[in-house]
Amino acid sequence: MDIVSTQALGKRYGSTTVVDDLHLRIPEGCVYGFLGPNGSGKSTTMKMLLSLIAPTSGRIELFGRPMTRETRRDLLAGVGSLIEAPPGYGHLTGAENLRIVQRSLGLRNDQVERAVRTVRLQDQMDKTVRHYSLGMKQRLGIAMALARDPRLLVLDEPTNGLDPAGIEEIRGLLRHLASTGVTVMVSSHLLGEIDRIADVLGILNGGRMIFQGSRADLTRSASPDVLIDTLDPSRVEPVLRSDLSARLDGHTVRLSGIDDRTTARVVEDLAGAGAGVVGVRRDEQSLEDVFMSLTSGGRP
Ligand SMILES: Nc1ncnc2c1ncn2[C@@H]1O[C@H](COP(=O)(O)OP(=O)(O)OP(=O)(O)O)[C@@H](O)[C@H]1O
Repeated sequence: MDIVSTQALGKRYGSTTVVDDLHLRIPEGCVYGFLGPNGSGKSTTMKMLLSLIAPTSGRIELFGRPMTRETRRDLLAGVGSLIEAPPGYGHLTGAENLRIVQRSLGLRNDQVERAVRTVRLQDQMDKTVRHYSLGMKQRLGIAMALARDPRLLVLDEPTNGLDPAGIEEIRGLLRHLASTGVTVMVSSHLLGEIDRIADVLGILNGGRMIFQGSRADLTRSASPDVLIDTLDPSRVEPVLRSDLSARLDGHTVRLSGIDDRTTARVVEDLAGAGAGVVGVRRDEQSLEDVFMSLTSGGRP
């Protein structure tokens, strides 16, 4: 079952569309990595899922039930979130902050204690939050979101501003939560921060979903450059047609965005012109390259 699904979800501010025709699918029990550059609409989408702002169009289902004015309260009781990071009053201790959350949600002591242990803050509870490191503040925020034992956790950029050790700690925590059956939706503008822990990736650009699927699907969806190695580059120039995106780099011709059939034709033309084709290959592309090319306007 999908824990979250949206149909044609959209948000406009005046004449500006910031989220457009979004069909989000988050399967139960997965870590869903919600990616996109700054300003692509990730926070706006998450706030709509949490009913913090109203969609302009479209529908949202949580836990297989439509979100309406009547069902909203009930559905959101199953969701923990960390949106405006990091939360908490600086002049209070961690324990005092959690007590406020506990009282407002009517939680039991054991629920709060378990959340604190999960984020490994049990030894920092008497410290004033002002004196927490950023990573500790983020973990306190996650503990606040976890204390209600949510089925779904929505975290907006929880690794923002953390050092590599802090990022790794949050990653480990999210992996652990997923292994206990919590579905986690986590946003980031950096693919490298979450791609290895995410089972499903959703990539937003300019308010539109430009990719949704597994990491392997993402690699497959890219069409890397074709590289053709030649013996005689002086014979290459006359053969390359202007409608091809081609560049000569030493003895190697680099062609972007071409399919196998066109590759075969270019190789034949080069061979016919006496360029001495000695190698044809697709360039190795890292997932980061794919993400960058998808989100920098160079949609394949
Ligand atoms: N209340 C608002 N009124 C007008 N425009 C808004 C409002 N809130 C957000 N926007 C615009 O909507 C776009 C998407 O913003 P959003 O915060 O959802 O992006 P994001 O992907 O979460 O980026 P970031 O990582 O920088 O938070 C931005 O261009 C932003 O300026």
